[in-house]
This record gives sequence, structure tokens and C-alpha cells, in this order.
Amino acid sequence: MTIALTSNGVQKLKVAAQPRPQLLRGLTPPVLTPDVHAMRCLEQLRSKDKGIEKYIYLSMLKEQDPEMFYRLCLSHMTEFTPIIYTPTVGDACLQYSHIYRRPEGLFVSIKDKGNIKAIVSNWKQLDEARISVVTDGSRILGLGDLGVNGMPISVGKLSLYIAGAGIRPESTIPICLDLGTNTQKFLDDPLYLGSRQKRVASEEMDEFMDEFMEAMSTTFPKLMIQFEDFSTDNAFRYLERYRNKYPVFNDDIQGTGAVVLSGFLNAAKISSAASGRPLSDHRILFFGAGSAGVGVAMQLMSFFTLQGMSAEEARSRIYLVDSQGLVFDARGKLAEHKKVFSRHDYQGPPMKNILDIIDYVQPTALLGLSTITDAFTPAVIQAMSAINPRPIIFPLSNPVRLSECTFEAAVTHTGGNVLFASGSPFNPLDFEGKALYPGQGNNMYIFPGLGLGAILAKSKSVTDSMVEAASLGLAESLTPEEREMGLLYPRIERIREISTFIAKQVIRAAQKANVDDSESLRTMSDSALMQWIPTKMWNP
Ligand SMILES: NC(=O)C1=CN([C@@H]2O[C@H](COP(=O)(O)OP(=O)(O)OC[C@H]3O[C@@H](n4cnc5c(N)ncnc54)[C@H](OP(=O)(O)O)[C@@H]3O)[C@@H](O)[C@H]2O)C=CC1
Ligand SMILES: CC(=O)C(=O)O
Ligand SMILES: [Mg+2]
Repeated sequence: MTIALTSNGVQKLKVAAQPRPQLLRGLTPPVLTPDVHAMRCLEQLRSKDKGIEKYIYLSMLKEQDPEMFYRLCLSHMTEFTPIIYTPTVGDACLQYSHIYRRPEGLFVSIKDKGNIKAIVSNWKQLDEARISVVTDGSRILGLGDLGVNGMPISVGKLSLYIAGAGIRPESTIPICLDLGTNTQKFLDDPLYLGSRQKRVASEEMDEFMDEFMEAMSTTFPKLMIQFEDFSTDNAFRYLERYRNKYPVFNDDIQGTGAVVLSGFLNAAKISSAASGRPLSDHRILFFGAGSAGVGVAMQLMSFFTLQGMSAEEARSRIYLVDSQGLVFDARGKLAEHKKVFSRHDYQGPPMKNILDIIDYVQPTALLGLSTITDAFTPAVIQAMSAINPRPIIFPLSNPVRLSECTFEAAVTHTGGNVLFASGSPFNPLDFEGKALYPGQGNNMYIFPGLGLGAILAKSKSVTDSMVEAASLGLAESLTPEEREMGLLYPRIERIREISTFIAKQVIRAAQKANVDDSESLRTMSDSALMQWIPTKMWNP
């Protein structure tokens, strides 16, 4: 089978007719061609009413016929991603201990402490391993501490690596660490698949993590690790602890930072053209100051400084709001990760109401990473619209039911002028006779290409410059037609093309930072590299 890209980038699958080996005669139905079987699988999928049933069906298809699963996934990205990834993967996590059929990844438990090397060595494909997504289940999407029920997140992200960047399936290791859970409902559930204990204290977790990382790097010497959905304090702590020692990145901090910077830059161009305000005049209000909110704030600040602003000027464009309201110095003790963005200039009483905060800040962009459903009320959206001809409103919390507002609300209350991206997908809308398309500001656009680039460059670490290269690469990858349609992110159907471009940018950044270990890529021209990368991709 080959995948051909048509002029508009849509992938078409061509399946060469294969003579059926005599050996199989009688063991399969007399007429079973891949094309017709693809139609059969789609029909079976679409006959299911509930998202979770579709998820279970696709999990079984991936297990029994991975070629068909990935073939369909690639040719139906818009239909498949909401099932294998957010929002439905959220339900799969919540119900994991009940819908579980067979293992799809590696579980490493606190009970394995002292013996972790032996446990990870049980993985079947030791030499092939290139990328692992590791979660401890402590903050799955916006759903909280799900313990080992977080496994489908690692599985889902790696399916997107395989589909979106052509990483070989046997090179991926989904991992869920079992360090207990503080969610009583799971501890009381007789079917819960993890250790029936509260989460271990941070000292014990640090010892466990040090042993785990050492075991992973010696067992899988070519492996890159993506940390996923760790609670915010641990997300920052472990990124700092390991980023200069192993090739690791944190998807919620860095992947989200990269994808939102990219969408913001495309939105800011449109917004600035309407308002006449230069990029340097934008003010960004973050509703939510956890790993994702602060990760995006850091990425924006770093971009502004690259544009020539001083660190203080760049910082001054950013305002954080957390559960206690506006984050400012005089408020008192602040979590470490919020301190950089704490406002020195605000001296008044605590400001909690978001409408008061919008009135005070006069933001051009409102980014939601708070897990608070419908926090962007009609009044909030109207307030943004009153001060911006094209307001940037990104409700980025996942899954979709935790989105700070719907696309429909954002369109309705801005008279169709909103520049919109959400974490989970919404459907396009017809507004006053015009088709409007919501963006999906989700790190799924970044991590496949970032991971592929790091793997191909044989990168020893993942630098900030590589993450930034991925972000700017994504921003650049919109086609003129997509810009004409008002899109902020490229169509997901083009994910392989996008991942190729991002990987190329990431490889160049790795070379510039001297963390690469692939001499032959250094001498390749950009166009040769763009042609070579797809040849390294696995195709179903
Ligand atoms: N679109 C994407 O690609 C991504 C989306 N996300 C989503 O972002 C969300 C947040 O993730 P993460 O940052 O890791 O989680 P956290 O739980 O660390 O952060 C949530 C933040 O929201 C704040 N918050 C909670 N309640 C309120 C409230 N009533 N008003 C204002 N702020 C409030 C919290 O305040 P406090 O600090 O005071 O507790 C905290 O700062 C999740 O839903 C996640 O799915 C995450 C990664 C990627
Ligand atoms: C998308 C993602 O990584 C999250 O919601 O946590
Ligand atoms: Mg995440």
C-alpha cells in the first residue's frame, strides 16, 4: 500500500492488489479485499452510538489488525482523533478499570521499587524502543487523579505518534506509573486496576523516579521520554530534574506552550490587522495558572524576547488568574511556578471576578486552561468583544465538557468576530451565511513532529530552542487556502506533511544547539531533508 499526497495535501490510500497466498485459502472468507474490508470496519465503527463503544471497537481493531487501524486513522483523522484521543479518551480513562480487556502498555508500580530495571526489561521490543509516553495518572486531562486509569492517555498519544509522524508501532512504549491514587472512588472500586493505596509522599516518589529514569535509559538507550499529565508541581519538578540528563520533554508544559504560541501568532496577525495594534501591544490574560497555563506563558514570553523585548517588557504582557483571582505580589505566598508572572504593578485588593480583571487588564487574548466549564460566560465573551474588533478567545481545557466556552457561544457573543481555538474539537458553524471553522489548539499538532525530529537527529536532550522551532514550524505550515479560510491551525488531515516540516525545523534546532548525533543530516540541504524524512516514516 502507498500513501500519495494530492495537490491539496489530502492523503489518498492506494492499495495494490495482492495475490492471496495458497496457505491462507479456506482460512479467510473467499472475498476479502482490503478496500472493502476498510468499508466494513468503518461501517462497524459508525454503527455504534456511544463514544466509549467506538473507543472499545477501535482498541480491538488496533490490537487485531493494526495495519487496518492506522490505515483508517490516517485517512479519517478528523473522525478518529476525537475517539482515540480527547474528548473520548477522557471517558476511557474514567472507565478504564471497567472496560479493560488486555494490556497495551507497561505498568511500573511503587511495589517494584528496587527492582524497576527487571520490570522494564520485560518489555518485548527492547532494541526497537524510541519513544515512550509516561504518565503517573495524577492529572489526566482536566479530570483529576485517575491513578492507573491514566493508561489510555499514554496509549492514545502514542497512536498519534504512529499515525501523525510515522513512528514504528513497535518503537513506542505506553507507560503508566502506579504510585497510588488519592481518589477515594477508585480506592473503593473492586475492579480498580492499580495499587489500593494513597499516593506516595514526594520523597519516596523522587527515589522511585530516579530509579525509573535510570532503568529506562540503560534498558532503552535510544529512547526519548514524553512526560504526560503529571500534577503541576511534579510536572515542573521532574522536567527540571531530568531535562539535562536524559532526552525528555513535558507535553503539558512545553507541547502546550508550543501549540498555543503557534495559534496565537496566527490569530494575532488577523487581530492586529483589524485593530492596528502591533504584536508587541498584545496583552494576554491566562485563566488558569497550572502546568499548561504557565507553560504557555513561558513560551510566549520567550517568543516576545526573541522579538527584541526585554524580559521585563515581555513579562509585563502576561497576566495570570488562578482559583484565587489575579496573581500579584501583594497577594502573599505563591506556588513557585507562578512567581515569574506575578504582577508587581498591581497594588489593590484581591481581584477575583473575571469581568473586573478583563476591565483592568484590557486583554487582546483570553486563554482558558482552568478546567472550569463555561467560565467564559456570555458576559465575559461580550467584554472581550467590546474592547477588540477580533478578540482572541482560546478555551483550551480538556475534555470538551470542561471547555471554558463552546465555539457557538464564542461566535454568537462576538458577532462572528472571535478568533477561536479549543483543546478538544468543536464542529464548524454557519454564521450569517458564512462558514466559520474552530481551531483545535491541542499539543497533538506538536509532539509527533517534535518527537520525530528529536529521534532522527539522535538528540541527547530536548532544548527550548527545539520546542520553539516546532511551534514556529507549525505556525508557518498553514497553506494560503487555509489562511484564506481563516484557520489558525492547519487541517489535521495534513498531519504527516506538518510533522515532516516540524521535524525538519527541530532537527536544525538540535544541530544548532549541538545536541544532535547524526552527522549525515548536518550536510543535507533543507529540501533533501524534507524528502528524506517521509522515507523514515512507517506506513500502514
Ligand atoms: N489544549 C491542550 O493542548 C492542553 C490542554 N490542557 C488542559 O488544561 C487544563 C489545565 O491543565 P493543568 O494546567 O495541567 O492543570 P492544573 O490543575 O495544574 O491547573 C488548573 C489551573 O486552573 C486554576 N483554576 C482552578 N479553578 C479556577 C477558577 N475557578 N478560576 C480561575 N482559575 C481556576 C487553578 O488554580 P490554582 O493554581 O489556584 O489551583 C490552576 O492554576 C486541563 O483541562 C488540561 O486538559 C493541558 C495541556 C494541553
Ligand atoms: C492535551 C493534553 O495534553 C491535556 O489536556 O492534558
Ligand atoms: Mg496532557
